[in-house]
Amino acid sequence: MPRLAANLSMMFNEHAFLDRFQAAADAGFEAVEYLFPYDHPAGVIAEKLDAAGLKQALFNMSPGDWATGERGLAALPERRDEFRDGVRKAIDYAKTIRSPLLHMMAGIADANDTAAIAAYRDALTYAADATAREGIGLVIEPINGRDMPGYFLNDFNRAIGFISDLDHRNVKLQFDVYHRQIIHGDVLVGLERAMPLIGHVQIASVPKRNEPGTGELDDFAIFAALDELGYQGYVGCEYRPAGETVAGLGWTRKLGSRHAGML
Ligand SMILES: O=C(O)[C@@H](O)C(=O)CO
Ligand SMILES: [Mg+2]
Repeated sequence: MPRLAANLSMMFNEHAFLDRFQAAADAGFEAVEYLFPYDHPAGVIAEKLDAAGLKQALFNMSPGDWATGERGLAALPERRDEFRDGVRKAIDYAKTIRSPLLHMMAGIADANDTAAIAAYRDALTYAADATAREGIGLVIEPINGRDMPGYFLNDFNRAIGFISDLDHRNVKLQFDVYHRQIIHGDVLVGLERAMPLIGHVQIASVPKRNEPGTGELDDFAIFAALDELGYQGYVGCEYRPAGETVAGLGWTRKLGSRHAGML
């Protein structure tokens, strides 16, 4: 059965960010992920994780100025120094909160622009080497252009191409089922083919990005496929609850005994 990580950027928004850790543990989660921890000292987050008995699954490197629409710096040649500062800061946080994975966001840039492609490759190499030195894995995630217009890494095949070309054992794919379905469909075949390269999985219903089991896909067939394919990592529950978070957790009971303790 899959190991679930609550995504605290989307779930448990009934609580202030630092209170979401205990809320997730109380609801039966063993791990958490979220977009960014940088509004809080790493030590404070580590205390929240420890107090709640939670593991950290993953978080993202700095995206630049999120409030003004920036979505990562890796493909922006003129932001190379800032990108590298962000890598070092993310690694410092990851060491303190014991995150095994970091997600490198690409940024808003023309996917066919040669300068953006060169910057992205350079950033990937830099981040792969820096994280590998610390024993932290690096993942990249294709994101659909409806939710994030203009995002550089908007195609799973391109992401796999970048990973294969780099041939660095520390770089893997973040396979978000929601984005996969919107960009390409063919989720089960996509999972099977990419499995050797997959470092992290996330799930939500399509198209509303709510609880699994409430959209156009058979999300439980996807969970079963992950088991059959031998996926060992966490599945990040990166969905916006349709109502109150805990009230919407009934879907976890369909995953079997491992989640029997969940509300
Ligand atoms: O799918 C997503 O949106 C996230 O996993 C992310 O990291 C960027 O928003
Ligand atoms: Mg995602």
